[in-house]
Amino acid sequence: MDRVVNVCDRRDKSGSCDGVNVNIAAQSGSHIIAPVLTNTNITGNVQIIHNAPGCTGHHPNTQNEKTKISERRSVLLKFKERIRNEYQYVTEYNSLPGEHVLLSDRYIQPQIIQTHRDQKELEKEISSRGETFQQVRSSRSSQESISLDTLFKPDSCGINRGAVILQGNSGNGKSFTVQKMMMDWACDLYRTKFDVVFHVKCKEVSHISSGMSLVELLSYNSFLSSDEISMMLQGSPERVLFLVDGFDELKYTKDIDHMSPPTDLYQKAPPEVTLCALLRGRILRESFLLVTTRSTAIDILKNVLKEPHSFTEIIGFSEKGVQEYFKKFFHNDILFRKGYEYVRANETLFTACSIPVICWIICTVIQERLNDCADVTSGLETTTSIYVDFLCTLLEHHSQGSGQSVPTLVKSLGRLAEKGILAQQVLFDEKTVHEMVSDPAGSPFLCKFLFKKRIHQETKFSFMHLSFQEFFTALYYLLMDEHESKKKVTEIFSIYKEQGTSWYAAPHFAAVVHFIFGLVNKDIRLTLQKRHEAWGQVGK
Ligand SMILES: Nc1ncnc2c1ncn2[C@@H]1O[C@H](COP(=O)(O)OP(=O)(O)OP(=O)(O)O)[C@@H](O)[C@H]1O
Repeated sequence: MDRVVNVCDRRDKSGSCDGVNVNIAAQSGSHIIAPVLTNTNITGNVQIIHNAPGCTGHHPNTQNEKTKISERRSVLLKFKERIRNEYQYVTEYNSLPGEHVLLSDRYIQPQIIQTHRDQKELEKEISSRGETFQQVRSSRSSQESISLDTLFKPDSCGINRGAVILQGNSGNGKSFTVQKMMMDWACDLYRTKFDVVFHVKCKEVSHISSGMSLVELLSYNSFLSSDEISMMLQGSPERVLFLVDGFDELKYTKDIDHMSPPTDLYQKAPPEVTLCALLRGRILRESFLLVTTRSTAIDILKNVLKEPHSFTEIIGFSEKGVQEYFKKFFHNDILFRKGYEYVRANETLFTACSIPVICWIICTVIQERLNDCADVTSGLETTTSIYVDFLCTLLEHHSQGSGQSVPTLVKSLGRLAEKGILAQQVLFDEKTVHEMVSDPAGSPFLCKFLFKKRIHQETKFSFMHLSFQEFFTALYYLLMDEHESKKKVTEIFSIYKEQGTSWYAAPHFAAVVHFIFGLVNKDIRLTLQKRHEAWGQVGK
């Protein structure tokens, strides 16, 4: 309830007021301190309204207001400085304790597009390599690729979208993009649009077990107290941006829809419910949201996120982006040329380089080899070893642990991959995928697509690229016992013989055979065995 205090300057004997009569009103939860009025010439009724949010009669020049503004400003400055200190560095997967790299020494602008692909376009992109792949990519992104500072510009109809989805496959750079945006804001790059930007990691939210208000959630693992967060949110909500990273990692269940959501900044609820209240616009409706997700959670997110929202997709690096990445990474023109030319000449690796995490793996491996004065170009085995490194990196750093063992997961993905190779198919229907893979949404290797089919939507899955489908098929054969494995490979040779083609004339199968040869390499087998004890059986 609001409180009103009457301050009378002069009272008559009966105790009633005449002369100056001051009303001070404050909203519930705030304090009223009566001002000392001395030597005033005020006549009639003077009403002083406490400057609480939502109150009318707001007078920006009161001392109280000025103090608040300056407190808020200093909290903001402190926050920005802390963000700059922390976000300027990246810890890499192989960083030793205390080792960091500057974000500016790694970050390359990825391609971000605003349209959904149709089925034909997608099939073409997934199955092409080398020059053809680059052509397909550049024809898509040339007119559309957008930069980070334009994500919230009004669309062509002038509609301001309060929320933006940033979809992307695992390792394509969603978290990196969020880190860059936080850093840009802390360096005052979004000054004209946003006063405050908050970073919410869904993975962290999923690990909180107690109920939390939005203010508490934002202060969790940040450098600010709930009071400081609250102070920053007292300004204009339309100048606040939330970067919500990894929606796919949020423990979202249907029950959340049936729980009553918090309606203000301070009401506690299970953390997922509080976050969804923000996403749905139940709290701070006017604020802006950027939500990143893998494609596997897109159908849930589109129903949770407030409208109107827009869709964008991060599709990794362009050809030029890959080149820039190599240049930045090596810092040395000779090393850059050696590394880049090697990758450029390998169609499979060059195609895979559009995935930023693959660029990092390749450059790290090449640098190690160059440092050891080893041959960078030991062909086949290097291509397979990069794919093995990619597999291990995603399993170790980008996997939510769906509860199944690594061999079980790899086998199920391998069976699916093989089915597609035999049928020359890169898109899989939902039913097949659910029959073969126990938790497709939890696997970082699968992508999900929604297509319009007449009056319905159709869901399909794929591997990130055909080359990963081929790689998983090869792994599948090597995970079988020797007898089974030989039988499988002989069967496939005979299928191709029946069709009057030799295996090397069938490109999908040829790539599978290349990966098999690569995987039986002793060093690669040892790598797999070392990194995952459970993988001891690979390539026996
Ligand atoms: N824009 C970029 N510039 C340079 N390197 C990048 C960029 N984006 C990603 N990377 C590299 O790829 C790695 C993986 O990126 P990131 O963690 O952002 O992927 P993600 O899309 O968030 O994956 P996931 O969905 O599995 O969480 C980074 O650690 C970094 O090495």
